[in-house]
Amino acid sequence: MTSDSSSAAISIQGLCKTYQVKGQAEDKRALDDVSFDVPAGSIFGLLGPNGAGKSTLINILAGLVNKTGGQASIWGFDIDAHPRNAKASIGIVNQEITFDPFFTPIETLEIQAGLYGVPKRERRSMELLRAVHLDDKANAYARTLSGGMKRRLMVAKAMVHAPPVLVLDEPTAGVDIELRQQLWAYVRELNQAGVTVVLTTHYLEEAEELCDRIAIINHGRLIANQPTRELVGMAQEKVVSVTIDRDLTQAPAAACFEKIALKGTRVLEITYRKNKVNAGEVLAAIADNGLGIVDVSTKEPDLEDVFLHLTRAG
Ligand SMILES: Nc1ncnc2c1ncn2[C@@H]1O[C@H](COP(=O)(O)OP(=O)(O)OP(=O)(O)O)[C@@H](O)[C@H]1O
Repeated sequence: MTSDSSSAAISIQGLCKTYQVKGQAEDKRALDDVSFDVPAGSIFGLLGPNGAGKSTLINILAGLVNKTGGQASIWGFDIDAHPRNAKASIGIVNQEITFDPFFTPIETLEIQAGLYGVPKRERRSMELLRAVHLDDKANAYARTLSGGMKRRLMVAKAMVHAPPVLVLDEPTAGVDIELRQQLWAYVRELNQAGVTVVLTTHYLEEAEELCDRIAIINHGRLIANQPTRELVGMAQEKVVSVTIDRDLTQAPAAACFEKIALKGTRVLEITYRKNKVNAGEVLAAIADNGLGIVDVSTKEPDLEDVFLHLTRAG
């Protein structure tokens, strides 16, 4: 890392991207003033629904898409001022599988290392193939590899220049569970060896299990950026729906409610933290307001609910 940089492996400030769409009067705003840092040494999750702007962000870092505003630096190198150093500091595994099917895995890695100017004596092609359990396929045509093997080869390909930062864009989409576990074990190994990992995934349990920190993007805007345990902590929030015996125009208040909303005139939707109060105390607080309880239903959220809640609100 350069001496003037902080401990951020990636630093993004006010990043914007608008695409001009042919035949449409309005530009498409894919990223809208996005700022966050990826701490060096972390496994960082970038989540968001389809079309949220994740690929756009990653493609800007990769130098494949030009941003329309803001700044980004990788390992302390500004992508505009030091594009070559920035590029050398990052390895990216894209969603699409991209390599020549007529080359063997070992040739694929050697060619990639050549493209990055890695001297022959510093190349680690066989070591990389061993790491992704493809050493026995070193000399097979890439087209004969299974889908999972191709993905693993993509990871090895992204690592040929030993970048300090590795970005995995939906690497396990369509990959079976066993293989996913293998891939994650390798990601953990790389991380333990000091590589900062950024991954986008639709599998929330996966993000929860692997990532130290999670950022959520929705409609091009950053709507969460927290340590994973804090985000999961939000799932400590439980929601209870209480139907009461009379019409209200305003929801009552009580200290034990995190949030309360009046749905229609007779249903109160109360959010409370299950580590602070229990449902009995919540119901007692309603009764204390002089209200009779007709019906009660509860719902236990998980990270998926937190995600849906945040992305729907956005
Ligand atoms: N080249 C382009 N021209 C016009 N609009 C684009 C272009 N690329 C992406 N977009 C739009 O920008 C928005 C963000 O797209 P992006 O691919 O970054 O989302 P994403 O979060 O990566 O989604 P996914 O998970 O489906 O890959 C979408 O509305 C998309 O339609």
